[in-house]
Amino acid sequence: MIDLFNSIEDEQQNLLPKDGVVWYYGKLWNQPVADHYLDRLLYTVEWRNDEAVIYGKKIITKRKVAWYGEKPFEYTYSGTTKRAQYWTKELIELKKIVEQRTGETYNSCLLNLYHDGEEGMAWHSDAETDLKKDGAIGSLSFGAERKFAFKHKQTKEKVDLILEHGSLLVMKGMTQTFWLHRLPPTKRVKRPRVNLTFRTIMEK
Ligand SMILES: O=C(O)CCC(=O)C(=O)O
Ligand SMILES: [Fe+2]
Repeated sequence: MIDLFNSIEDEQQNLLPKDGVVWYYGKLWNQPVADHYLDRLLYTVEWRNDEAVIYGKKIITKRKVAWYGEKPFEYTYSGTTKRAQYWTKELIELKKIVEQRTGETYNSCLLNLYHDGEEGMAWHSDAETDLKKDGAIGSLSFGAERKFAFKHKQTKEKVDLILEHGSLLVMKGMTQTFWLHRLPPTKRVKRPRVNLTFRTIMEK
């Protein structure tokens, strides 16, 4: 029987075969609008180099990061603690759009600026204790198209896709428990990319 009442959710196809839910919504904006957001984000966000402690050694990443939220949340990952800045005008606007499209709410956003394809992010899952367990993560991408990959922690199954300019992806359910994800580096990409991951931080 044809389901005349199928919701947006029914039309979304889960990219993961099991143990989590990842939906790719594709581009939310046309090129001029997406270009505008990219410019505004590059210009208005307080970008700084990220610090991480790897095997007890402090390293400074080439990739730049920023962290915003509705309160000055403290967030610890990779051995360093950061405090969120209050939302900018653009981030409030984008948060509302992501909330509407994904049907979830978020109270903070981690932003990454990859200057070119040689900057990426290694395999990880976003399951720090400060984050709401199995909370949805809404991910907006602007700028250079990049490959994004998932790997199942036990079976090592892989799934990958291309994140387009002005596109939205959501990771939810058990995704962070069972799957790793990464942004592989590539020599082919010469242009910058900005990624925003909207998240829910649990208050202490
Ligand atoms: O740049 C991306 O698309 C992913 C970033 C990411 O995984 C993270 O910030 O945790
Ligand atoms: Fe992540």
